[in-house]
Amino acid sequence: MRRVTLTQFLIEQQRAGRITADLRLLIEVVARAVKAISVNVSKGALAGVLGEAGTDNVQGEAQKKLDVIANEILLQANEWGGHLAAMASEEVETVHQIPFDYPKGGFLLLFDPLDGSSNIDVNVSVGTIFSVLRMPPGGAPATEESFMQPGREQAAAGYAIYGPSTQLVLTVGNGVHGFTLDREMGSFIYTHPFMTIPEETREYAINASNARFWEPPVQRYVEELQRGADGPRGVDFNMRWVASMVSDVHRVMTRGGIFMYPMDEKCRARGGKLRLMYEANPMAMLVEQAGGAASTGRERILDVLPTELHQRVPVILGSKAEVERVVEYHRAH
Ligand SMILES: O=P(O)(O)OC[C@H]1O[C@](O)(COP(=O)(O)O)[C@@H](O)[C@@H]1O
Ligand SMILES: [Mg+2]
Ligand SMILES: [Mg+2]
Repeated sequence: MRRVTLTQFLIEQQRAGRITADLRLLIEVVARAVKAISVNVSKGALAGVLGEAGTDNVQGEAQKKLDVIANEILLQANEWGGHLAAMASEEVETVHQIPFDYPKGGFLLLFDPLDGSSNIDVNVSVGTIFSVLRMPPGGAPATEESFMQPGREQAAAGYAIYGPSTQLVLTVGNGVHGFTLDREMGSFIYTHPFMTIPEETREYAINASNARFWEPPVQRYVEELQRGADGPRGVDFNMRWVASMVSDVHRVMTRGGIFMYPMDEKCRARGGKLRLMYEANPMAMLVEQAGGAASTGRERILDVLPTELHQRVPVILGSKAEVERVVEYHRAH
């Protein structure tokens, strides 16, 4: 069987006119950084990378050593490529400028370097999420304002999952494509063409310990799922919660389901739990490209106009019919 590498896949996308050479190189560099993060994650305690870094990030969250390592790998890998105007990261307070002596380019890269940090020390899958925007013309040098674009403007989005195998899942606006890292060869191999989210699902993912803080539409929806065959849905549902967004979304991407981190009384003051620009937006683009839907409960995630880099939003995404039902419950409330 002919093995197609990520490089070949991207060259074909470029030939088909879907991406520019610059965007191809940008994605290649992100993929190279992901390989380096994968090596660090997989060494675990052998490399002394587990545990706390002893610092807090801009959002007041304790940083794990791997949060810091993954962030450094992504920043350093992408600084010198010449395709970026600036970067933004969960772990960096403001815009990360490209050093003055490096060439600049027309894209903005945003990332959650290590998603699901609470799972690192217990050896459960974590991931990296990234989003690519275009630098507004004439706006150089990049400021926070340059990043304030709705998610529908993303040129590309993807995530890497560091699980039993490392996978890269990518969209450039022409479906969702998955690649598996061949560790011996050091290449990503095209293993999952045109990933699609099944419309029907019997699986949901939500942190149920927040149930008493949820808004009534979410309480209603989850209660109906829990009543299963005896309730209005007439079928039993199953629940899964890894607590790594990447892993939970990857499951939805692979076999369907609905993932929710909705608005609740605990996170209301912050606007939600998950970050719009480097968690919700890239995942929403991927989910829509895979035939699913992604909403805050009140509006399409990709239409939210950001006002700050580390803005948070409620997230409800996955199988279309289920997301539409939750949105309908919000509307009806
Ligand atoms: O601890 P909780 O409430 O279950 O939250 C889990 C959620 O928080 C996150 O871990 C936040 O991401 P980070 O680890 O990048 O901060 C998501 O991946 C996950 O869906
Ligand atoms: Mg995260
Ligand atoms: Mg993170």
